[in-house]
Amino acid sequence: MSLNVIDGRQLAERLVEEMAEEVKTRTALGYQRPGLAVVLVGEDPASAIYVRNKIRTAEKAGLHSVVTHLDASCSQQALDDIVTDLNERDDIDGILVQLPLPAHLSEERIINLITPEKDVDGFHPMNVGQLATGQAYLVPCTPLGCLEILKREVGDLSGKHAVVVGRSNIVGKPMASMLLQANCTVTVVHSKTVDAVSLCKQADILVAAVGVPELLDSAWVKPGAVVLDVGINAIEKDGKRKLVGDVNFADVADICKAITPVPGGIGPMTIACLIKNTLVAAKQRGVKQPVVKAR
Ligand SMILES: NC(=O)C1=CN([C@@H]2O[C@H](COP(=O)(O)OP(=O)(O)OC[C@H]3O[C@@H](n4cnc5c(N)ncnc54)[C@H](OP(=O)(O)O)[C@@H]3O)[C@@H](O)[C@H]2O)C=CC1
Ligand SMILES: Nc1nc(=O)c2c([nH]1)NC[C@@H]1CN(c3ccc(C(=O)N[C@@H](CCC(=O)O)C(=O)O)cc3)C=[N+]21
Ligand SMILES: [Mg+2]
Repeated sequence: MSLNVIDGRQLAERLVEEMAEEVKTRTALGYQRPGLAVVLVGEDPASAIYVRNKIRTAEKAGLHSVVTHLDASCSQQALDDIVTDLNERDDIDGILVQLPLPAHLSEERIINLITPEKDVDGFHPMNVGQLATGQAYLVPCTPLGCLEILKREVGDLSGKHAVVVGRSNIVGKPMASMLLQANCTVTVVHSKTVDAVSLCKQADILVAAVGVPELLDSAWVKPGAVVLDVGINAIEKDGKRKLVGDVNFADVADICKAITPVPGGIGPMTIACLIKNTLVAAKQRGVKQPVVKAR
């Protein structure tokens, strides 16, 4: 079978270019430039890299961006105050608080505090509920990036058996919701699942979001399946730091129809979808507040 390695980096770049055009058109019409705020707490190096990538991509798309960097020891009140201020700011359409937060801060509290209108992560229970009931507004970026790839690789998803490995609130659960909405038959596999391998082996579409380096090998994959590898795991190999997914790429590549690599697969698509969500939020808010351009 001829292998199709899905180039998430290239696809993401194309999407960002398209969105940059859209931003240009909107600002020319006198709408405010879409604004994205990213809040980073602490010094986790991986988080710092992701935040830098997000801001760089936002700027490529012509967005206005604001980064707030708080000390790892900051109080819940200080973080709450930042989010409350961003909720109220007219120039900000999207708010993302980088997770995980230091242990003394409540993620749940912050997720609930971000106004659902500006919740570009799609983590607020209001947006989760809207996705679950088929009224999606802002949905989580990683599964949205996966769906974008599937639309291109598979086309009509109706009747396909999709197996999602992982049930986190940020990837697995919303992914299952979106696939169900797209008329897939969905199986969700997690750490308590009995015989995960044989369930995965039945998948036409297999999404791995586990956080275990190279857990899924060829025994887990049906010949001809489309495999999306969400995992981002830093490992040591031959004394060097290396990123690998949740799928053993070399082993699975021979039998699947298409696969996303790590890096260069779902990661860049996640960031492109963050920009997309910021545009969705800006349009929703912009209806109410177009800025009249001075002549
Ligand atoms: N590319 C991107 O943009 C993003 C990548 N990621 C990456 O994706 C991966 C998953 O992230 P996230 O969802 O946050 O992870 P979590 O740790 O929150 O969730 C992992 C899930 O996998 C399940 N699981 C763990 N071990 C097994 C196993 N052996 N067999 C079956 N299921 C198992 C867990 O089950 P249980 O619920 O029973 O504990 C849980 O539901 C990570 O590598 C992360 O770095 C995450 C977000 C974005
Ligand atoms: N509020 C919040 N929203 C998130 O969406 C969120 C988060 N917190 N916390 C962490 C996870 C992880 N995540 C990634 C995004 C892009 C890449 C990415 O671009 N990866 C590159 C490689 C980057 C590298 O070299 O390290 C790639 O796969 O090609 C990875 C991971 C978003 N997350
Ligand atoms: Mg998690």
